[in-house]
Parts: sequence; structure tokens; C-alpha cells
Amino acid sequence: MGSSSSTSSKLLFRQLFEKDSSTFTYLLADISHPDKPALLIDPVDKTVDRDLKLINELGLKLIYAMNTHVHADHVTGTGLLKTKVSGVRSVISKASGSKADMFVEPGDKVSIGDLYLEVRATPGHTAGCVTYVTGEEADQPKPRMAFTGDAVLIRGCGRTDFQGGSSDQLYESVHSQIFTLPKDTLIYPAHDYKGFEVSTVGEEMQHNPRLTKDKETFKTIMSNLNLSYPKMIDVAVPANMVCGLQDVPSQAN
Ligand SMILES: N[C@@H](CCC(=O)N[C@@H](CSS)C(=O)NCC(=O)O)C(=O)O
Ligand SMILES: [Fe+2]
Repeated sequence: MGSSSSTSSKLLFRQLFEKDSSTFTYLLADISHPDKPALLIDPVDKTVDRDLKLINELGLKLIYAMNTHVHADHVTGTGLLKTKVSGVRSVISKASGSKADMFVEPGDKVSIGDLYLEVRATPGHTAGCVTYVTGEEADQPKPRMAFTGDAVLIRGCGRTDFQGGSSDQLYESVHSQIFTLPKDTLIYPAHDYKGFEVSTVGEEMQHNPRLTKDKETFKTIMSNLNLSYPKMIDVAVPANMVCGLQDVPSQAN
């Protein structure tokens, strides 16, 4: 864990893990730019200090703290990051209905230096889920990287039984927005419960035990998961609707 298989002289990439909620946080930075601008995807409140220590050690400047969706199993670190680093902007989809400094919509680009992430709408696990995908141009890292949140997990997918979830919509989202990416696109999910770290679009199109099925079979699988609700759901969802701690008095933006 912790290294990138992307080839780019610009990109610094780290995959970080929070063990209590089995959440991945991703750090991306453009190290070819003098300021070394950086962003975090899906930071967790408990591991904010670890993430900031790493960012400081690497000499990066954190610009964006982004979420793929309103998480139900942990409190996002975005609000806490805003209290600790001046100028950091929290980012989430407009469709999430959550508070943040910046709301993204499908087709938007979030840039750090010469790198950018494209926003794709991938609702179904929650109504406001998005996938962030690195740019497609020749000067962007190759292979492309897709940060799928809970839309696609490695050999699995996000549940669809709360937060406006819909198995029909999730199936459509994945097949139209993720499985249409180049097959070598790296898939980096928000969680893993099985010991995986990274997959590819081609691998999941071939081996995902849920998403390779036809839509009706997928919907039957999803309605029979019988998962317990996340332990922290009653704390996490209300907190995450305000990006953890959105309205912090010390913050300028
Ligand atoms: N046991 C965990 C919660 C596990 C869980 O429900 N994970 C979600 C993603 S977090 S919203 C999920 O979609 N899982 C899909 C699956 O197939 O496991 C806890 O109590 O926090
Ligand atoms: Fe989730």
C-alpha cells in the first residue's frame, strides 16, 4: 500500500487506510508545481493528524479536502482539516445536499497544479455519490485512476438500502460512468473489507460478483445482502451533512 502504479512525473500519490471503518483516504499532489498543491479524497476525522503529518513531511500544500459522498460509517475529516489548515476548501457533490465550501457537478474539473480530477455522477449507493477520475489527456497520469467511493468496491459494491440508495440506479451508474472508462483504469474504492487495495475497470468488468450480472440479478443480490446498519450511522450522517464540522469560527472561507 502507499505507492502508485501510475506513470507521471507530476503526480505524487498515496493510499492511506483507517482501520476501524476500513476506509481508504487518497492523497494526490502535483509535485512538478512550485507550491506542490495537494488534495485529499475521503479523509477520516480519526486520521487527520496522520494525514497532515505526511503532507507536511512531503512539503505539500493542501488545497482541497473532498468527499465522494455523505459517509454513513465514519465522520469525514474535512471539517477538522479546515480547522487545522488555513485555506483548505471542503468539496462534495451538489447532489449530496451536504454543506461544503465547493459543490461539484458532473463534468466539473477539480485542479491541483497541472493535474485534475473529472467529476462523474455515480448515484445509487447514495443519491449524491460521485466518482473522481484523473484526466484523459496525454499530459495526465496514465493509466487513469478512478476514485469510486462506494459505487464500486473491489469485487463488490456499495449497499443500496439507505441514504436514497437504489440498486437500479447504481447498476446504471457503474455501467455508464465507470465500466466505459479504459479497461486499464485503476479503481480505488472508499473501503475494502477483504484485503484488496486496487483493481482495474477491466478486472471488475470480468470478476465483480455483483456487477457482472444482468440488472435484474444484480437487484436481487442487492435486496438480499442482509447487512447490519453501520454502527456509526446515526452520528456519521448528520455530521457529514455539514462536512464534519463545517461552520468553524476560526475559518476564513
Ligand atoms: N460494518 C460496518 C459497515 C459496513 C458497510 O455497511 N459498508 C458499506 C460502506 S460504508 S457506507 C457498504 O456499502 N458495504 C457493502 C458491502 O457489501 O459490504 C460498520 O458497522 O461501520
Ligand atoms: Fe458509503
